[in-house]
Amino acid sequence: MAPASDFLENESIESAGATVESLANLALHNGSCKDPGAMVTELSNGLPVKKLGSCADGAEVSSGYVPYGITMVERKPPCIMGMGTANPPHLYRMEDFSALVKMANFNCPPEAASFVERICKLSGIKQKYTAVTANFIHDNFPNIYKFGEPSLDDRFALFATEGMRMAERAATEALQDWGGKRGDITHLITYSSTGMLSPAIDLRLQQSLGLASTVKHHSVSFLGCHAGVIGLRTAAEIALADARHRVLVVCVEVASVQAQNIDPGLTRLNNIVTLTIFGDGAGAMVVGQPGDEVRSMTGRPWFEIHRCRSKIVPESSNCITVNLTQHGLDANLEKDLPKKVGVNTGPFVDGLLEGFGLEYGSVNWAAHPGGKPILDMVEKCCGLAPDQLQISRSVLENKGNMGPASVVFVLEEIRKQGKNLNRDWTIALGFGPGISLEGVLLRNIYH
Ligand SMILES: CC(C)(COP(=O)(O)OP(=O)(O)OC[C@H]1O[C@@H](n2cnc3c(N)ncnc32)[C@H](O)[C@@H]1OP(=O)(O)O)[C@@H](O)C(=O)NCCC(=O)NCCSC(=O)/C=C/c1ccc(O)cc1
Repeated sequence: MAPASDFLENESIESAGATVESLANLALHNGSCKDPGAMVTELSNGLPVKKLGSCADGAEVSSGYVPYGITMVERKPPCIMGMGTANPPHLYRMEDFSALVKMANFNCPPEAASFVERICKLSGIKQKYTAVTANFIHDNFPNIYKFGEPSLDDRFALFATEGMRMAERAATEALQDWGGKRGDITHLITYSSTGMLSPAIDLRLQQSLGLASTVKHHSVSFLGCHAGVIGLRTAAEIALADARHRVLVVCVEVASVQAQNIDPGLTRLNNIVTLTIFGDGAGAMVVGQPGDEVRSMTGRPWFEIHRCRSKIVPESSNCITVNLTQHGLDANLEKDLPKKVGVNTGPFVDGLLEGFGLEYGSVNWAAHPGGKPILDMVEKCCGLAPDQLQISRSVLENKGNMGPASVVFVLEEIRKQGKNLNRDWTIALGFGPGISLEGVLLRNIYH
C-alpha cells in the first residue's frame, strides 16, 4: 500500500471548535493514523477524552473536545483540478524559421547563417509558435533586431499585449476545465521571464477574468523555466492551508519579443541557441482540495499532489544566467548544462519517490522540455526506456521550450493519453537557474 501523502502525515490544528472525534475519523479514513494516542494528548490538552475506535494497527483512537483556539482542518491532498494551455497564432516550421532568422539578421555572415541552420536541425524542434513574426518586428520595431540597440520598452510593450492575450486564454480554459465559480478563486499567481509589467499580469488578469477583487495575488518575474513546477508546489502549499482555497497559477512566455541578434564579431552565437529553442506559450492550472464544484470530463480532478521537492545543485550558478539589459534579455546557457541536469536528476527523483514503493519505470515522466540534449541526458543518466520521455519530446518537437508553461502542456498530454500510459503516478520535473531542480509527485486520478 502506498504510504500516506507527505501532505497528510502531519495533521494541522488551526482555529477553534472541532472535536478530536473528527480528527480520529479523518485519521482512520485516510490511513494516516499511526500514533493516535500522541495526537489526542497533543489535542486534548488535559481535557477528558473517550475511546472512539481502533486503527488498523490496533492503537486506540480517542475523542474529546478540542480546547478553544484549536480546530482541526480536514485535509485532502491538494489536486490539479483544471488545466488550460494557449499558443499564439504564428506557426513556424524550423526550416522556415532558420530562413527567417537569416532574413532578420540581414547582415548575417555566412558562418553565422550555417550555424543557424545547424542549430535548427539539432534542436529536436520541428515547429513552434510565435506571437509576433520576424517581418512584423523588422517593419515595426527595427531596434529589436539591431544588436545592442536599446529596445527594452518595445519588447515589454509587445509582451503586454501578446502575453496578456495568451495568459487570458490559458487561464479561461483552466477555469472552464475546473468548473467552479470564478469568484471562488482565492489566490492568483502569475509567472513570466520574458516580460515585466506594472500593473502586472496578476492585476490585469484579475480584471479581465472577472476574479474577485479580494483575490490574493502575486506576480513573479524572471524565475526561469522551472516556475511552472514551483507554481504547482506553491499552489499545493496554499491549498493545504485551507480547504476553501482555490489557486489559479498562470505561466506565460513570449520569447519571440526577446529575440537577440548576433553581434558583428560573432561572439554571441549563443543568441542563436536561445532564439531557436524558445517558443511562445501559456499554461494555467487550478489547484485546491477538491470540493463539489469539480466538473471536469470525468467529474474528478486530474492529479493529486503528494510530494514536492526542491534541490539547488552546488557549484552550478553560472549554468543558466539571464541579464536584463537595455536591449532586452541577455541569456547564457552553458554547454555543460544538459550533463549537469542529467547526472543530478536521478538522485533527485529518488528522493521524490522514496517511501512510495515507486520506481522510474512505474511513473510517467513530465520532464521540462528544456532542450533535446537535456532530455537525452536525463534519459541516459536515469537509464529510462526511450518511450518514457516521449511526451516531453513531442512538446519540445511541436512547440519548442515554452519555459514554465511547458510542464502544463506535458501534463495535459499525459492526461489525454492517460489510459494508454497505464501508470498510476506522474512526476513533474522543472529545471531552472541555480541549477534548481523542482519536482512534484502526482497520483493520476484522471481515469
Ligand atoms: C541545439 C543545441 C544548441 C545543439 O545541439 P547538440 O546536440 O548539443 O549539438 P552539438 O554538441 O553538435 O553542438 C552544435 C553546436 O552548438 C554549440 N552549442 C551547444 N550548446 C550551446 C550553448 N548552450 N550555447 C552556445 N552554443 C552551443 C556547440 O558548441 C556546437 O558548436 P560548434 O562547435 O560550432 O559546432 C543544443 O545543445 C541545445 O538545445 N542546447 C540548449 C539546451 C538548454 O540549455 N536548454 C535550456 C534549459 S534551462 C531553461 O529552459 C531555462 C531558461 C530560462 C529562461 C528565462 C530565465 O529568466 C531563466 C531561465
